[in-house]
Amino acid sequence: MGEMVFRQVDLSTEEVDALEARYVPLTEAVRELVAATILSNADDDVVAEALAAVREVTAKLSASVETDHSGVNYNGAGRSWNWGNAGSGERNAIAPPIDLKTNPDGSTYADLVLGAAYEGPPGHVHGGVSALLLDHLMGVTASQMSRPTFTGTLTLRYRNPLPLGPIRVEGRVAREEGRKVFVEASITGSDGIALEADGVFITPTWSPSLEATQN
Ligand SMILES: CCCCCCCCCCCC(=O)SCCNC(=O)CCNC(=O)[C@H](O)C(C)(C)COP(=O)(O)OP(=O)(O)OC[C@H]1O[C@@H](n2cnc3c(N)ncnc32)[C@H](O)[C@@H]1OP(=O)(O)O
Repeated sequence: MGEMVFRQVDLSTEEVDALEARYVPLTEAVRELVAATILSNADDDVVAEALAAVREVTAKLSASVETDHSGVNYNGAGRSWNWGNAGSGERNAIAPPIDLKTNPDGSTYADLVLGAAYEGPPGHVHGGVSALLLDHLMGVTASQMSRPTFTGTLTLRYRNPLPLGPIRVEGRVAREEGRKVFVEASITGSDGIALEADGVFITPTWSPSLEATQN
């Protein structure tokens, strides 16, 4: 198996929150840039100007890049952050803008709006994006944020097309058997229920390796 390291980083929760606050507005602006890139009808000169400006700002940001992935990090207070996560990374403009909430009974939900960057069928959400959202929300639901759970099997039923726009994703643990956690979930859009899913999430026998770093 490839190396899988959860990294303990020597940053206070306040420092982590401050870093997040610094980059989240940038992430949101990049999401708007992605949508504008898809939808723009600008002239050649405007597009050329945008290309030069984006390249310039990317070079400035890249000057301080030290690794090729952000990883899963945590601090001594148990605050964890996974800024590059493809399903939810706070600093990942490609990730859907999901803000997952947990109910007192452990069930979860997220309300979000999917725009032009998530299109598959005309005006509707790409099936792989729905699968990404469900995999992520169901994985977090299984883990209860207290144990690692990996997707073993994910079964999706695409019952109706899901229009772009506001959607709700919901999940709950149906039952557990040993290391297996069975999760059920759904996605509802403006036309009603679009997807139903069930999945088996498994706590591995090995513990993720925890690595302490100076930072
Ligand atoms: C801390 C903060 C956290 C924070 C956590 C945040 C969570 C975010 C989650 C994101 C979700 C992801 O994308 S995770 C990434 C995508 N998934 C992966 O990469 C997983 C790759 N697969 C694996 O690593 C492995 O196959 C595992 C861990 C899934 C299973 O391996 P294993 O543990 O060796 O399994 P094994 O002993 O053979 O079987 C144990 C039991 O599970 C069953 N089983 C085994 N594999 C499967 C399977 N694929 N689907 C169904 N059932 C299975 C067996 O029949 C058996 O049942 P019985 O005989 O006992 O009845």
